[in-house]
Amino acid sequence: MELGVIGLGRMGRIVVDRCLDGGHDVVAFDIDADARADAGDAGATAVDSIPAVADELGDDERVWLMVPAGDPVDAALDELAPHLGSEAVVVDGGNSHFEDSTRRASEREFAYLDCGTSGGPASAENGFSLMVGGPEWAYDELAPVFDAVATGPDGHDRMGPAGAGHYVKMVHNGVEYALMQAYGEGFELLHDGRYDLDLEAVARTWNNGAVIRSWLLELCEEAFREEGSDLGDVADHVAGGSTGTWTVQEGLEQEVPLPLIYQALSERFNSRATGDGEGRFSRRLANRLRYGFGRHEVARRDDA
Ligand SMILES: NC(=O)C1=CN([C@@H]2O[C@H](COP(=O)(O)OP(=O)(O)OC[C@H]3O[C@@H](n4cnc5c(N)ncnc54)[C@H](O)[C@@H]3O)[C@@H](O)[C@H]2O)C=CC1
Ligand SMILES: O=C(CO)[C@H](O)[C@H](O)COP(=O)(O)O
Repeated sequence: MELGVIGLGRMGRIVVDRCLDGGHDVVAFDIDADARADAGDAGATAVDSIPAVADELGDDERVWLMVPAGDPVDAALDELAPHLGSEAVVVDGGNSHFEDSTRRASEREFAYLDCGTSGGPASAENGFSLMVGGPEWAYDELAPVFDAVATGPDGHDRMGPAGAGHYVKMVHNGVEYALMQAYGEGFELLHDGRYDLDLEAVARTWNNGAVIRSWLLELCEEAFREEGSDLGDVADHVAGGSTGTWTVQEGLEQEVPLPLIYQALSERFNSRATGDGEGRFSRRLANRLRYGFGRHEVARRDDA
């Protein structure tokens, strides 16, 4: 299959590489010229505008957007739409709000798939988990691409109609916040508690057979190995928050109590309001974990 990929940052570039590895042809564009050149070196056909992506594709117009959520998605769609036929399929693999996705799907002539993408840049080698919403025929049509970008056929599924993919990803992120908070609190007690513990050894032991083993816990182990048991100069400043905010808003709307997710989100907000960089260990671990899975910048004490 031939796929256009728009947005060649941390995530989009992995879409490109995994599609090329899977035997697909890729037409690639980013507003950043270096990113375009790198994708060209990797084997994609790099073009210098969004219309050129559509023009370069054959009759089967399949495009994957991996740009920041919000206005950049609408801007890319506005540029792309006049160059696509009604049989085209566009995938938005970013963290868009599900209501933006349902709006976009209804505004466009072509098929629109909202695709929640989990795994982050650290999943380049093994592939992502993909949660897709939109028309079934379009999902089936893109299945070979999803097979390549995900861990394989079991790493993607259609969650339901337009919006369902990004809805499921929003809730996934809420769970992610709460899990990070739970690990953070446990390690904070171990760090501040009665024994002088090697937290990398604790995490490694837990990751081998314990009830609470997980990938996030493997990332805790990695963080302690790379930063030390006291997390070195990692600051108590936790960035991000949009998807967790949406999850809490949706919980209020649906009258589903989400105290853990709300508390985890509040910890992030507090870390920014009060953080002097020296504060709570749980927040410092959450800050470092965001680098582990998402390659998000780590706030260090000097710049907290
Ligand atoms: N980093 C992560 O762990 C994850 C990120 N996501 C989502 O994936 C999307 C992309 O994230 P990242 O790759 O991490 O961001 P990034 O900042 O690394 O890359 C975004 C790329 O889009 C390009 N871009 C921006 N506007 C553009 C436009 N109009 N046309 C073409 N290119 C444009 C930028 O130049 C940049 O190269 C976001 O929605 C993000 O929330 C989803 C899952 C995990
Ligand atoms: O979707 C993701 C992981 O699943 C991204 O890494 C996202 O940025 C995480 O959310 P936040 O930036 O609010 O921590």
